[in-house]
Amino acid sequence: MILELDCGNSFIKWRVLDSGSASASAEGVVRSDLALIENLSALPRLLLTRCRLVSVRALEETSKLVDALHEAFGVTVSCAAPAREMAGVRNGYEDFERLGLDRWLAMLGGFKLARGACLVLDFGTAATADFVAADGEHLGGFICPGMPLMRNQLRTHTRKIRYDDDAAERALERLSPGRTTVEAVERGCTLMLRGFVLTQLELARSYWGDDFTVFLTGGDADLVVDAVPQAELVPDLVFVGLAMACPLS
Ligand SMILES: Nc1ncnc2c1ncn2[C@@H]1O[C@H](COP(=O)(O)OP(=O)(O)OP(=O)(O)O)[C@@H](O)[C@H]1O
Ligand SMILES: CC(C)(CO)[C@@H](O)C(=O)NCCC(=O)O
Ligand SMILES: [K+]
Repeated sequence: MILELDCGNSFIKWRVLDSGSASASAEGVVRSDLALIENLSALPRLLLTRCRLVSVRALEETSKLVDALHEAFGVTVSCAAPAREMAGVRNGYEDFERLGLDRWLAMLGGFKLARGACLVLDFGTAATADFVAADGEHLGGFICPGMPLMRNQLRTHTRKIRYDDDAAERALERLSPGRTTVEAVERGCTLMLRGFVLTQLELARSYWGDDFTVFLTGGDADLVVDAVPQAELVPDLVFVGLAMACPLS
């Protein structure tokens, strides 16, 4: 069994693949290393042979997790590393090592699935857009605050914006102008994300006409999916790229 991990800034997404199979036999989202080890330990008949991981966290933090996994399950962990070029995609950053590895892997996955130009949009702690041309050239991208950051900035920097998660979820059943604080904030931030998406689509069209594929991924992709009917929602896009960057021979 193979353990795959996507360590973002707020959450660790994990899944276990049976060796030789591409589908997950178990998966989850956790906030901490400890919760990850606990959730995995609770799985019946877990026999990990290998582990591959992508992290946008600090090196020391990632090493700690790698050590903890080795300690708990005796498993060797291979970590996705930056590259100038891979699977036909050329990293467009001036300093290729500075490009977030989650973005890089999502692009690798997107380019493979699209077999052509693609726009990759990821909605996590940050919202990101990346442009990959038909010849594999990464043109660069954009980074904005994602839903959790927008919402929390408002909560932190105002005195009268306070509400709980249940109210937030209910507020998003519609997107008409809010008549309560929670509706006004949740719908406003959702519209910011949608505006971001529409701007990226315009830019992609100016480069490639209609000849490109749009991918949506990340925990908050659901918030914008209605705004882009032509997009493909691929929640595991980073994992698609992870398998390409860390093949387990
Ligand atoms: N099961 C879940 N557990 C936690 N968050 C979830 C879940 N499903 C959707 N989400 C949403 O996903 C968002 C987090 O996105 P995601 O997990 O893609 O990225 P992240 O780890 O926070 O950040 P990064 O962009 O660094 O990867 C949260 O805003 C949350 O609303
Ligand atoms: C932008 C995030 C936070 C998105 O998860 C991540 O890809 C990251 O930390 N990137 C490093 C900075 C950059 O990509 O330019
Ligand atoms: K992410």
